[in-house]
Amino acid sequence: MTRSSLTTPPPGAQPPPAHPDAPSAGSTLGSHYSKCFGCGAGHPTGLHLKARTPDGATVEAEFTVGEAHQGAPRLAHGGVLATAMDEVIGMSVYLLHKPYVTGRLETDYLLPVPVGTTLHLRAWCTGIDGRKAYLEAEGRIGAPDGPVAVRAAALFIEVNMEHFAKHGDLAAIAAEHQDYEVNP
Ligand SMILES: CCCCCCCCCCCCCCCC(=O)SCCNC(=O)CCNC(=O)[C@H](O)C(C)(C)COP(=O)(O)OP(=O)(O)OC[C@H]1O[C@@H](n2cnc3c(N)ncnc32)[C@H](O)[C@@H]1OP(=O)(O)O
Repeated sequence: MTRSSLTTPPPGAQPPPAHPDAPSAGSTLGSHYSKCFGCGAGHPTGLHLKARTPDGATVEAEFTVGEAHQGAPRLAHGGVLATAMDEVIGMSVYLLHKPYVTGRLETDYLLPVPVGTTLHLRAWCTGIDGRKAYLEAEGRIGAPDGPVAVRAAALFIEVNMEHFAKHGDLAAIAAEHQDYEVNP
């Protein structure tokens, strides 16, 4: 992965130990919001990613490139692929059991991805430094050990729930997230 210093954990930053309330190994992870473009089942044209964690530390999901995702004819749009990477990384910070938002997302496109391809996505945390979470993801063609088509490195920033109240609609999240303390 070609990544900048901004998405490289500083010396000493380690992946965190599993949060006691985070989804355990083998769990599926629910959508964080039904209208989310990446994971919301209620989004009419979204990516509808469904994630799981095999080990409590990484997250996996599949994304099949469809007609609606084209850039060049019969090939996936790079921005759609970046969205899939952002989403699977966003699902992996779910394991930290704190709200985070994307601060920076870097993407390497290694292979073209034709319509009809299923990308096997995987994301993991490489280190935490204060409010900053350093994360990586990859998308492999056709199988979990298939050729890597897309790689991403990201910096996510921890926010509090006020972020969503001030700038968005916290009530809409809270209505779907009884497992998360809105006013801790
Ligand atoms: C389990 C329960 C779940 C509950 C459920 C909740 C809902 C969970 C929804 C999740 C959804 C996910 C979906 C997919 C992920 C999105 O797509 S999130 C949407 C896209 N992202 C955004 O909208 C974020 C927009 N940006 C912002 O709001 C603000 O810039 C931020 C990121 C909150 C940072 O602002 P701030 O809090 O004022 O912090 P600030 O002091 O500026 O920065 C803190 C540190 O980070 C660094 N930093 C900030 N931005 C950057 C950057 N772009 N590059 C490099 N460094 C940066 C700063 O330099 C600073 O570093 P230090 O000085 O501490 O060393």
